[in-house]
Amino acid sequence: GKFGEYGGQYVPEALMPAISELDDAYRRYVLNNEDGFMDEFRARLRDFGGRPTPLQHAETLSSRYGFDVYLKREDLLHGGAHKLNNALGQVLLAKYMGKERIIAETGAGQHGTATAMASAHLDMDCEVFMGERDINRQRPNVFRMRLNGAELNPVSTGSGTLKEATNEAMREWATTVEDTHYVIGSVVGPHPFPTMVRDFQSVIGTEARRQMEEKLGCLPNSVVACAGGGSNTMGAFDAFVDDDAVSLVAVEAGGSGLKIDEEEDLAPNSASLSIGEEGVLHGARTKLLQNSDGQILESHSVSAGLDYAGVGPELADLVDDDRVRAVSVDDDAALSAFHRLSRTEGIIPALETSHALAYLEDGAELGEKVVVNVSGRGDKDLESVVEETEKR
Ligand SMILES: Cc1ncc(COP(=O)(O)O)c(/C=N/[C@H](C(=O)O)[C@@H](O)C(C)C)c1O
Repeated sequence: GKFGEYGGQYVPEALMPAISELDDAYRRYVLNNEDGFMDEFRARLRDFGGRPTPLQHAETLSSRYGFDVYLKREDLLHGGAHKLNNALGQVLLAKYMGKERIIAETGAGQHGTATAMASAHLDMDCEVFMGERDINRQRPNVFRMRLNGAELNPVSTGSGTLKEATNEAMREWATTVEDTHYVIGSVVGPHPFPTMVRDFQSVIGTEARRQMEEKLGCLPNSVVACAGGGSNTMGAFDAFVDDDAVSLVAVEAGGSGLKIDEEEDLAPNSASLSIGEEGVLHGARTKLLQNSDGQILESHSVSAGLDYAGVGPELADLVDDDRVRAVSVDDDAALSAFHRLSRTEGIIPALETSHALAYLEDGAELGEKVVVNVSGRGDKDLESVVEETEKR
Protein backbone atom coordinates (compact mmCIF):
# COMPACT_ATOMS: atom_id res chain seq x y z
CA GLY A 1 0.00 0.00 0.00
CA LYS A 2 2.98 2.27 -0.61
CA PHE A 3 3.20 5.01 -3.25
CA GLY A 4 6.86 6.05 -3.26
CA GLU A 5 7.41 7.30 0.30
CA TYR A 6 3.68 8.04 0.66
CA GLY A 7 0.81 5.80 1.85
CA GLY A 8 1.18 3.14 4.55
CA GLN A 9 -0.91 2.41 7.62
CA TYR A 10 -0.20 4.98 10.35
CA VAL A 11 -3.05 3.98 12.65
CA PRO A 12 -3.38 3.17 16.37
CA GLU A 13 -2.99 -0.54 17.23
CA ALA A 14 -6.74 -0.64 18.01
CA LEU A 15 -7.56 -0.06 14.33
CA MET A 16 -5.24 -2.69 12.88
CA PRO A 17 -7.72 -5.62 13.14
CA ALA A 18 -10.33 -3.59 11.21
CA ILE A 19 -7.75 -2.54 8.62
CA SER A 20 -6.47 -6.06 7.96
CA GLU A 21 -10.02 -7.46 7.79
CA LEU A 22 -10.81 -4.78 5.20
CA ASP A 23 -7.61 -5.46 3.24
CA ASP A 24 -8.51 -9.16 3.07
CA ALA A 25 -12.07 -8.38 1.91
CA TYR A 26 -10.76 -5.85 -0.66
CA ARG A 27 -8.44 -8.50 -2.16
CA ARG A 28 -11.11 -11.23 -2.23
CA TYR A 29 -14.12 -9.27 -3.44
CA VAL A 30 -12.74 -6.28 -5.38
CA LEU A 31 -9.57 -7.73 -6.88
CA ASN A 32 -10.79 -11.34 -7.32
CA ASN A 33 -14.54 -10.70 -7.79
CA GLU A 34 -15.32 -13.45 -5.24
CA ASP A 35 -19.07 -14.33 -5.15
CA GLY A 36 -19.54 -12.04 -8.17
CA PHE A 37 -19.05 -8.90 -6.02
CA MET A 38 -17.82 -6.69 -8.87
CA ASP A 39 -20.59 -7.92 -11.18
CA GLU A 40 -23.20 -6.90 -8.59
CA PHE A 41 -21.37 -3.59 -7.99
CA ARG A 42 -21.43 -2.77 -11.71
CA ALA A 43 -25.09 -3.83 -12.08
CA ARG A 44 -26.15 -1.60 -9.18
CA LEU A 45 -24.06 1.33 -10.48
CA ARG A 46 -25.96 0.94 -13.74
CA ASP A 47 -29.50 0.39 -12.43
CA PHE A 48 -29.37 2.46 -9.19
CA GLY A 49 -26.62 4.94 -10.08
CA GLY A 50 -27.53 5.54 -13.72
CA ARG A 51 -24.12 4.72 -15.29
CA PRO A 52 -22.66 5.22 -17.80
CA THR A 53 -22.55 9.01 -17.47
CA PRO A 54 -22.28 10.95 -20.75
CA LEU A 55 -19.06 12.33 -22.19
CA GLN A 56 -20.50 15.49 -23.70
CA HIS A 57 -18.82 17.84 -26.21
CA ALA A 58 -19.20 21.38 -24.81
CA GLU A 59 -19.70 23.37 -28.03
CA THR A 60 -19.79 26.89 -26.56
CA LEU A 61 -16.74 26.36 -24.33
CA SER A 62 -14.88 24.70 -27.23
CA SER A 63 -15.44 27.69 -29.50
CA ARG A 64 -14.45 30.05 -26.67
CA TYR A 65 -11.11 28.30 -26.10
CA GLY A 66 -10.25 27.09 -29.61
CA PHE A 67 -9.82 23.51 -28.41
CA ASP A 68 -12.41 20.73 -27.93
CA VAL A 69 -13.75 20.40 -24.38
CA TYR A 70 -15.44 17.12 -23.43
CA LEU A 71 -17.34 17.07 -20.14
CA LYS A 72 -17.48 13.79 -18.21
CA ARG A 73 -20.87 14.22 -16.58
CA GLU A 74 -20.51 12.77 -13.07
CA ASP A 75 -22.99 15.50 -12.08
CA LEU A 76 -25.60 13.22 -13.72
CA LEU A 77 -24.76 10.25 -11.49
CA HIS A 78 -27.54 9.55 -8.97
CA GLY A 79 -27.08 12.00 -6.05
CA GLY A 80 -25.38 14.62 -8.22
CA ALA A 81 -21.69 13.78 -7.75
CA HIS A 82 -19.05 11.08 -8.40
CA LYS A 83 -19.21 10.18 -4.71
CA LEU A 84 -21.77 7.41 -5.26
CA ASN A 85 -19.22 5.27 -7.19
CA ASN A 86 -17.12 4.85 -4.03
CA ALA A 87 -19.96 4.90 -1.47
CA LEU A 88 -21.92 2.17 -3.25
CA GLY A 89 -18.80 0.03 -3.62
CA GLN A 90 -17.88 0.30 0.06
CA VAL A 91 -21.42 -0.16 1.43
CA LEU A 92 -21.87 -3.25 -0.79
CA LEU A 93 -18.49 -4.55 0.40
CA ALA A 94 -19.58 -4.00 4.02
CA LYS A 95 -22.66 -6.12 3.30
CA TYR A 96 -20.47 -8.90 1.83
CA MET A 97 -18.32 -8.65 4.99
CA GLY A 98 -21.44 -9.21 7.14
CA LYS A 99 -21.45 -5.72 8.69
CA GLU A 100 -24.78 -4.15 9.74
CA ARG A 101 -23.85 -0.50 10.29
CA ILE A 102 -22.15 2.18 8.22
CA ILE A 103 -20.34 5.32 9.42
CA ALA A 104 -18.82 8.05 7.24
CA GLU A 105 -17.34 11.55 7.41
CA THR A 106 -18.23 14.35 5.06
CA GLY A 107 -17.26 17.92 4.31
CA ALA A 108 -19.23 19.21 1.30
CA GLY A 109 -21.87 16.67 2.25
CA GLN A 110 -21.74 14.94 -1.13
CA HIS A 111 -19.90 11.94 0.28
CA GLY A 112 -22.23 11.82 3.27
CA THR A 113 -25.24 12.01 0.98
CA ALA A 114 -23.89 9.28 -1.30
CA THR A 115 -23.21 7.04 1.70
CA ALA A 116 -26.71 7.67 3.09
CA MET A 117 -28.27 6.86 -0.30
CA ALA A 118 -26.21 3.68 -0.73
CA SER A 119 -27.01 2.60 2.85
CA ALA A 120 -30.76 3.14 2.32
CA HIS A 121 -30.53 1.29 -1.01
CA LEU A 122 -28.78 -1.68 0.67
CA ASP A 123 -30.82 -1.55 3.92
CA MET A 124 -27.91 -0.68 6.23
CA ASP A 125 -27.97 1.71 9.24
CA CYS A 126 -25.91 4.85 8.58
CA GLU A 127 -24.35 7.58 10.76
CA VAL A 128 -22.50 10.52 9.17
CA PHE A 129 -19.95 12.66 11.04
CA MET A 130 -20.03 16.26 9.77
CA GLY A 131 -18.33 19.42 11.05
CA GLU A 132 -20.67 22.05 12.54
CA ARG A 133 -19.32 24.64 10.06
CA ASP A 134 -19.96 22.37 7.10
CA ILE A 135 -23.46 21.53 8.36
CA ASN A 136 -24.25 25.25 8.15
CA ARG A 137 -22.82 25.78 4.66
CA GLN A 138 -24.18 22.62 2.99
CA ARG A 139 -27.76 22.49 4.33
CA PRO A 140 -29.44 20.90 1.27
CA ASN A 141 -27.18 17.87 1.70
CA VAL A 142 -27.96 17.73 5.44
CA PHE A 143 -31.68 17.47 4.60
CA ARG A 144 -31.00 14.79 1.96
CA MET A 145 -28.93 12.64 4.36
CA ARG A 146 -31.70 12.74 6.94
CA LEU A 147 -34.34 11.95 4.30
CA ASN A 148 -32.28 8.90 3.28
CA GLY A 149 -32.50 7.76 6.92
CA ALA A 150 -28.97 8.63 8.03
CA GLU A 151 -28.20 9.94 11.52
CA LEU A 152 -26.09 13.15 11.49
CA ASN A 153 -23.36 13.42 14.12
CA PRO A 154 -22.30 17.10 14.33
CA VAL A 155 -18.59 17.52 15.12
CA SER A 156 -17.87 20.79 16.94
CA THR A 157 -14.15 20.36 17.76
CA GLY A 158 -11.53 22.50 15.99
CA SER A 159 -12.61 24.28 12.84
CA GLY A 160 -15.69 22.08 12.50
CA THR A 161 -14.76 20.88 9.04
CA LEU A 162 -13.68 17.66 7.38
CA LYS A 163 -10.44 17.10 9.34
CA GLU A 164 -12.23 16.81 12.69
CA ALA A 165 -15.12 14.87 11.18
CA THR A 166 -12.65 12.30 9.84
CA ASN A 167 -10.84 12.05 13.18
CA GLU A 168 -14.12 11.47 15.02
CA ALA A 169 -15.31 8.86 12.50
CA MET A 170 -12.01 6.93 12.77
CA ARG A 171 -12.20 7.05 16.57
CA GLU A 172 -15.76 5.68 16.49
CA TRP A 173 -14.72 2.91 14.06
CA ALA A 174 -11.98 1.66 16.40
CA THR A 175 -14.59 0.78 19.05
CA THR A 176 -17.35 -0.57 16.78
CA VAL A 177 -15.46 -2.54 14.16
CA GLU A 178 -17.33 -5.81 14.91
CA ASP A 179 -20.54 -4.68 13.19
CA THR A 180 -19.50 -1.37 11.58
CA HIS A 181 -17.70 -0.42 8.37
CA TYR A 182 -16.20 3.06 7.96
CA VAL A 183 -16.79 4.37 4.45
CA ILE A 184 -14.01 6.87 3.80
CA GLY A 185 -14.91 9.55 1.23
CA SER A 186 -11.75 9.95 -0.77
CA VAL A 187 -8.46 8.32 -1.75
CA VAL A 188 -7.07 9.06 1.69
CA GLY A 189 -6.53 7.08 4.91
CA PRO A 190 -4.53 3.94 5.67
CA HIS A 191 -4.00 1.19 3.05
CA PRO A 192 -6.20 -0.28 1.50
CA PHE A 193 -8.48 2.80 1.44
CA PRO A 194 -6.58 4.95 -1.13
CA THR A 195 -6.23 1.99 -3.52
CA MET A 196 -9.77 0.67 -2.99
CA VAL A 197 -11.42 4.09 -3.40
CA ARG A 198 -9.39 4.66 -6.57
CA ASP A 199 -10.56 1.29 -7.91
CA PHE A 200 -14.23 2.11 -7.21
CA GLN A 201 -13.85 5.57 -8.83
CA SER A 202 -11.82 4.30 -11.82
CA VAL A 203 -15.09 3.65 -13.69
CA ILE A 204 -15.00 7.41 -14.53
CA GLY A 205 -11.81 7.21 -16.58
CA THR A 206 -12.51 3.76 -18.00
CA GLU A 207 -15.83 4.99 -19.44
CA ALA A 208 -14.31 8.29 -20.65
CA ARG A 209 -11.52 6.42 -22.46
CA ARG A 210 -14.00 4.10 -24.18
CA GLN A 211 -16.30 7.03 -25.06
CA MET A 212 -13.39 9.02 -26.57
CA GLU A 213 -12.34 6.02 -28.66
CA GLU A 214 -15.93 5.40 -29.82
CA LYS A 215 -16.59 9.11 -30.63
CA LEU A 216 -13.22 10.12 -32.04
CA GLY A 217 -11.07 7.01 -32.31
CA CYS A 218 -8.34 8.65 -30.22
CA LEU A 219 -7.28 9.46 -26.65
CA PRO A 220 -7.61 12.99 -25.22
CA ASN A 221 -4.52 15.22 -25.07
CA SER A 222 -5.34 16.15 -21.45
CA VAL A 223 -7.61 15.11 -18.59
CA VAL A 224 -8.40 17.85 -16.04
CA ALA A 225 -10.01 17.25 -12.62
CA CYS A 226 -10.30 19.15 -9.34
CA ALA A 227 -8.55 17.69 -6.29
CA GLY A 228 -9.84 17.81 -2.70
CA GLY A 229 -8.96 14.40 -1.26
CA GLY A 230 -8.25 13.27 -4.85
CA SER A 231 -10.90 10.62 -5.55
CA ASN A 232 -12.58 12.10 -8.63
CA THR A 233 -9.03 12.99 -9.75
CA MET A 234 -7.64 9.46 -9.43
CA GLY A 235 -10.91 8.05 -10.80
CA ALA A 236 -10.59 10.16 -13.95
CA PHE A 237 -6.82 9.63 -14.31
CA ASP A 238 -6.37 5.91 -13.54
CA ALA A 239 -7.31 4.65 -17.03
CA PHE A 240 -4.78 7.05 -18.62
CA VAL A 241 -1.78 6.90 -16.24
CA ASP A 242 0.15 4.51 -18.52
CA ASP A 243 -0.46 6.67 -21.62
CA ASP A 244 2.32 9.29 -21.37
CA ALA A 245 0.79 11.19 -24.31
CA VAL A 246 -2.19 12.09 -22.10
CA SER A 247 -1.46 15.02 -19.75
CA LEU A 248 -3.07 14.73 -16.34
CA VAL A 249 -3.85 18.00 -14.54
CA ALA A 250 -5.03 18.13 -10.91
CA VAL A 251 -6.57 21.49 -10.01
CA GLU A 252 -6.50 22.46 -6.33
CA ALA A 253 -8.19 25.27 -4.45
CA GLY A 254 -5.93 28.33 -4.46
CA GLY A 255 -8.44 29.96 -2.08
CA SER A 256 -7.56 33.60 -1.49
CA GLY A 257 -3.85 33.11 -2.15
CA LEU A 258 -0.96 30.64 -1.90
CA LYS A 259 0.98 32.50 0.81
CA ILE A 260 0.83 30.72 4.20
CA ASP A 261 0.46 33.02 7.22
CA GLU A 262 2.91 31.47 9.73
CA GLU A 263 1.50 33.44 12.70
CA GLU A 264 -2.14 32.57 12.13
CA ASP A 265 -1.50 28.81 11.55
CA LEU A 266 -3.91 29.29 8.70
CA ALA A 267 -3.52 28.51 5.02
CA PRO A 268 -5.75 30.69 2.84
CA ASN A 269 -6.00 27.76 0.39
CA SER A 270 -6.16 23.94 0.12
CA ALA A 271 -3.24 23.49 -2.28
CA SER A 272 -1.62 20.51 -0.53
CA LEU A 273 -0.03 19.17 -3.74
CA SER A 274 1.42 22.54 -4.71
CA ILE A 275 2.71 23.91 -1.38
CA GLY A 276 2.23 21.03 1.10
CA GLU A 277 5.02 19.24 2.95
CA GLU A 278 5.32 15.55 3.72
CA GLY A 279 3.49 14.45 6.87
CA VAL A 280 1.01 11.95 8.29
CA LEU A 281 -2.74 12.61 8.37
CA HIS A 282 -5.69 10.24 8.82
CA GLY A 283 -3.49 7.16 8.69
CA ALA A 284 -1.37 7.87 5.63
CA ARG A 285 1.91 9.62 4.87
CA THR A 286 1.17 12.23 2.23
CA LYS A 287 1.53 15.96 1.46
CA LEU A 288 -0.09 18.32 3.96
CA LEU A 289 -0.50 22.03 4.60
CA GLN A 290 1.63 22.53 7.71
CA ASN A 291 3.64 25.25 9.41
CA SER A 292 7.39 25.13 10.07
CA ASP A 293 6.82 23.17 13.35
CA GLY A 294 4.81 20.52 11.46
CA GLN A 295 1.44 21.68 12.83
CA ILE A 296 -1.30 20.88 10.32
CA LEU A 297 -2.86 24.15 9.16
CA GLU A 298 -6.53 24.96 8.76
CA SER A 299 -7.19 25.07 5.03
CA HIS A 300 -9.54 27.37 3.15
CA SER A 301 -11.60 27.21 -0.03
CA VAL A 302 -14.80 28.78 -1.25
CA SER A 303 -15.82 25.14 -1.91
CA ALA A 304 -16.32 22.81 1.07
CA GLY A 305 -15.36 19.80 -1.04
CA LEU A 306 -11.82 21.03 -1.67
CA ASP A 307 -11.37 22.45 1.83
CA TYR A 308 -8.94 19.80 3.10
CA ALA A 309 -5.34 20.14 4.34
CA GLY A 310 -4.29 16.73 3.01
CA VAL A 311 -4.48 14.85 -0.29
CA GLY A 312 -4.34 11.22 -1.46
CA PRO A 313 -0.89 9.57 -1.20
CA GLU A 314 -1.03 8.10 -4.72
CA LEU A 315 -1.79 11.51 -6.21
CA ALA A 316 1.06 13.07 -4.20
CA ASP A 317 3.40 10.42 -5.61
CA LEU A 318 2.22 10.95 -9.21
CA VAL A 319 2.89 14.69 -8.80
CA ASP A 320 6.39 14.03 -7.40
CA ASP A 321 7.00 11.74 -10.41
CA ASP A 322 5.84 14.56 -12.76
CA ARG A 323 3.12 12.25 -14.15
CA VAL A 324 0.42 14.59 -12.82
CA ARG A 325 0.72 18.37 -13.01
CA ALA A 326 -0.65 20.10 -9.90
CA VAL A 327 -2.06 23.58 -10.48
CA SER A 328 -4.43 25.78 -8.48
CA VAL A 329 -7.03 28.44 -9.18
CA ASP A 330 -8.34 30.93 -6.62
CA ASP A 331 -11.85 31.47 -5.24
CA ASP A 332 -12.66 34.29 -7.70
CA ALA A 333 -11.67 32.24 -10.76
CA ALA A 334 -13.76 29.31 -9.50
CA LEU A 335 -16.82 31.51 -8.95
CA SER A 336 -16.45 32.96 -12.48
CA ALA A 337 -16.25 29.44 -13.93
CA PHE A 338 -19.36 28.47 -11.93
CA HIS A 339 -21.31 31.28 -13.61
CA ARG A 340 -19.71 30.67 -17.02
CA LEU A 341 -20.74 27.01 -17.34
CA SER A 342 -24.22 27.78 -16.00
CA ARG A 343 -24.72 30.51 -18.60
CA THR A 344 -22.96 29.09 -21.65
CA GLU A 345 -23.71 25.36 -21.39
CA GLY A 346 -26.82 25.26 -19.20
CA ILE A 347 -25.01 23.14 -16.55
CA ILE A 348 -24.66 24.43 -12.97
CA PRO A 349 -21.42 22.78 -11.75
CA ALA A 350 -20.37 22.10 -8.16
CA LEU A 351 -18.01 24.77 -6.80
CA GLU A 352 -15.39 22.02 -6.57
CA THR A 353 -15.76 21.21 -10.29
CA SER A 354 -15.64 24.96 -11.05
CA HIS A 355 -11.95 24.91 -10.11
CA ALA A 356 -11.21 22.40 -12.90
CA LEU A 357 -13.30 24.44 -15.37
CA ALA A 358 -11.54 27.68 -14.33
CA TYR A 359 -8.20 26.19 -15.33
CA LEU A 360 -9.36 26.07 -18.98
CA GLU A 361 -9.09 29.88 -18.99
CA ASP A 362 -5.29 29.59 -18.85
CA GLY A 363 -5.26 26.10 -20.37
CA ALA A 364 -3.45 26.92 -23.63
CA GLU A 365 -1.03 23.99 -23.27
CA LEU A 366 -3.81 21.41 -22.79
CA GLY A 367 -3.84 20.39 -26.47
CA GLU A 368 -6.66 19.90 -28.95
CA LYS A 369 -8.92 17.51 -27.05
CA VAL A 370 -9.47 18.04 -23.33
CA VAL A 371 -11.62 15.95 -21.00
CA VAL A 372 -12.81 17.80 -17.88
CA ASN A 373 -14.34 15.77 -15.08
CA VAL A 374 -17.59 17.42 -13.96
CA SER A 375 -17.41 15.88 -10.49
CA GLY A 376 -20.75 17.23 -9.31
CA ARG A 377 -23.68 19.60 -9.78
CA GLY A 378 -24.01 22.96 -8.07
CA ASP A 379 -27.44 22.70 -6.42
CA LYS A 380 -25.78 22.43 -2.98
CA ASP A 381 -23.84 25.66 -3.64
CA LEU A 382 -26.60 27.97 -4.86
CA GLU A 383 -27.04 29.88 -1.59
CA SER A 384 -23.32 30.38 -0.94
CA VAL A 385 -22.60 31.36 -4.55
CA VAL A 386 -25.31 34.02 -4.48
CA GLU A 387 -23.84 35.37 -1.21
CA GLU A 388 -20.22 35.20 -2.43
CA THR A 389 -21.11 36.82 -5.75
CA GLU A 390 -23.01 39.67 -4.07
CA LYS A 391 -20.00 40.22 -1.74
CA ARG A 392 -17.62 40.77 -4.69
C1 LIG B 1 -18.77 17.50 -5.99
C2 LIG B 1 -17.39 17.26 -5.44
N1 LIG B 1 -16.34 17.32 -6.28
C3 LIG B 1 -15.09 17.11 -5.84
C4 LIG B 1 -14.84 16.85 -4.50
C5 LIG B 1 -13.41 16.71 -4.06
O1 LIG B 1 -13.22 15.43 -3.49
P1 LIG B 1 -12.26 14.40 -4.26
O2 LIG B 1 -12.96 14.02 -5.51
O3 LIG B 1 -12.12 13.25 -3.31
O4 LIG B 1 -10.99 15.15 -4.51
C6 LIG B 1 -15.90 16.76 -3.60
C7 LIG B 1 -15.63 16.41 -2.21
N2 LIG B 1 -16.55 16.21 -1.37
C8 LIG B 1 -16.23 15.63 -0.08
C9 LIG B 1 -17.52 15.42 0.71
O5 LIG B 1 -18.62 15.66 0.17
O6 LIG B 1 -17.43 14.97 1.84
C10 LIG B 1 -15.22 16.47 0.59
O7 LIG B 1 -15.80 17.43 1.38
C11 LIG B 1 -14.06 15.73 1.22
C12 LIG B 1 -13.93 14.32 0.84
C13 LIG B 1 -12.79 16.48 0.86
C14 LIG B 1 -17.20 16.98 -4.07
O8 LIG B 1 -18.27 16.91 -3.24
